[in-house]
Amino acid sequence: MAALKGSEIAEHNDAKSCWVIVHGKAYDVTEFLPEHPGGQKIILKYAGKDCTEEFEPIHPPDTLDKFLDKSKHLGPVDMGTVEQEVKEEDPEEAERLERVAQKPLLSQCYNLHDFEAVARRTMKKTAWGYYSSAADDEITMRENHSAYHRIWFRPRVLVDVENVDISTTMLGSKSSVPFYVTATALGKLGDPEGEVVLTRAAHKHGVIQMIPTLASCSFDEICDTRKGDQVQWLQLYVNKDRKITQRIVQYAEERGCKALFITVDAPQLGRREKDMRSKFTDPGTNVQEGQETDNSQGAARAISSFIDPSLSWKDIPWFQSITKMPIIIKGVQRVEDVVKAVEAGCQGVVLSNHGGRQLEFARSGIEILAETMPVLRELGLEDKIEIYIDGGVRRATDVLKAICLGAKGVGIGRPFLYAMSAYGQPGVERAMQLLKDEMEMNMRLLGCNRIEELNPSLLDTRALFTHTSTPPDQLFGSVYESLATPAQRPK
Ligand SMILES: Cc1cc2c(cc1C)[n+](S(=O)(=O)[O-])c1c(=O)[nH]c(=O)nc-1n2C[C@H](O)[C@H](O)[C@H](O)COP(=O)(O)O
Repeated sequence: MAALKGSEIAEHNDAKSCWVIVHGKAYDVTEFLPEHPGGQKIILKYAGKDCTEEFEPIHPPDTLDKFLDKSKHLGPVDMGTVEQEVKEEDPEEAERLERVAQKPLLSQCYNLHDFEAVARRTMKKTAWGYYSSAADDEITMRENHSAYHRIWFRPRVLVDVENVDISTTMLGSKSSVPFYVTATALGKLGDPEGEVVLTRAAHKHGVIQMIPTLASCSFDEICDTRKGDQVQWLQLYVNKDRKITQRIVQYAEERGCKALFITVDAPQLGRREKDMRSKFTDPGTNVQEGQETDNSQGAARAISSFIDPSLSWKDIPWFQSITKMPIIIKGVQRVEDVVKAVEAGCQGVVLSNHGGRQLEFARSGIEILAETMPVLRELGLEDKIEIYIDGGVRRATDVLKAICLGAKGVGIGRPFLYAMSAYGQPGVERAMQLLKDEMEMNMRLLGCNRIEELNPSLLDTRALFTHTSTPPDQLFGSVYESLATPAQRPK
């Protein structure tokens, strides 16, 4: 088949006939337009053109093979005949590239916050917007971190701590550390290779990786990158079409995933305004003239319309009927639901508010953990289920506090994304090493040799439940002008 010319593609440039180019091949997406989860506008912006750059971070490479009928695959394009978009000089992008060139050496990053600082200055606006954003005023996202600062240690002394072992097991799998790489979508927004960067770093450090449903890489790419007995779990957003969900779950088990984490705190993805603000707004639209602007679709909203809001406890037996993998409910936020998970026969829960990206003013994972464990002990259920938490973990002391309170392990999201976005695989590896070094030192200073010794007596949690130090309401504070300020006083 002779390659198509750019001019032929360019003729199909509207909703009546819409062809696009992805990775040097042409596709007729006319009939697909109304089904696109991200809306029609974003595709029509590239009608008749090459959309690879926009397509790449949001869609796994096998998306078109999987979801676009073969009859719409038009074949190769002679890219020499495709008129390249003349990119006007984008001063913002030029400045960003300047900051990338001047970023600190990786060896100058001493903690996870350092990676965030570099990522914030060097990432593309849309990528930073998507990774860093959280719901509404982002109070819960900040509470996730500040809640740890309401817990103090009660270390033991005169304990022989020459030998310290920070390894553990999670869901029956060995792990070199009691933390794991949690599921975070769209890895290629941060690094052109995407989630496989996390896979390789996780292998190097013996850290378990949770593979996100909404990965930029295909599921097979991530599994194929796994080495030796490296452990991977699957994070699942349940599709309204249960046949698709069944296929995903059973294939994941076939590919060697060791556990299924069903995400339940996102029946609808939260309102993440940084993500929405940084998204594509079609320059041609003008809200003033009443034209609707399509930036209601942050990346999150655009990729999540398939998620089934009707999911409920009554679906758990069905999952148990289609897989042998342990089932963990991710996004549990009250002890009553932990007890329900035990009664439903689940092997674990993740106490999580999705990194503050969902319900604003949901409590932090660590506070829910402190509420949960005493109740499980009272009911004699503490050995019936493994408890994980995530959100706001930025230091090994956060991990140790969670383990002392009874968590089996701790999920870490943004820090590894920022390390990857700023420095690629070496960045993620350094982030993991820094955490390991902090873990070992703090275990020694706590007077403990092994993870199993960590227990609630090593903590003072009296302040944990008192929210006197709610994170500052920065947005409100930055715009609110009280009547006390002269400008506001009635004349
Ligand atoms: C930062 C981040 C988190 C996401 C995430 C994407 C990003 C960029 N995405 S999201 O697009 O739908 O929101 C997922 C996801 O795919 N599935 C999921 O279960 N949790 C998702 N989470 C939540 C994540 O699994 C952890 O709960 C959260 O990241 C923990 O907080 P920290 O980032 O502070 O570690």
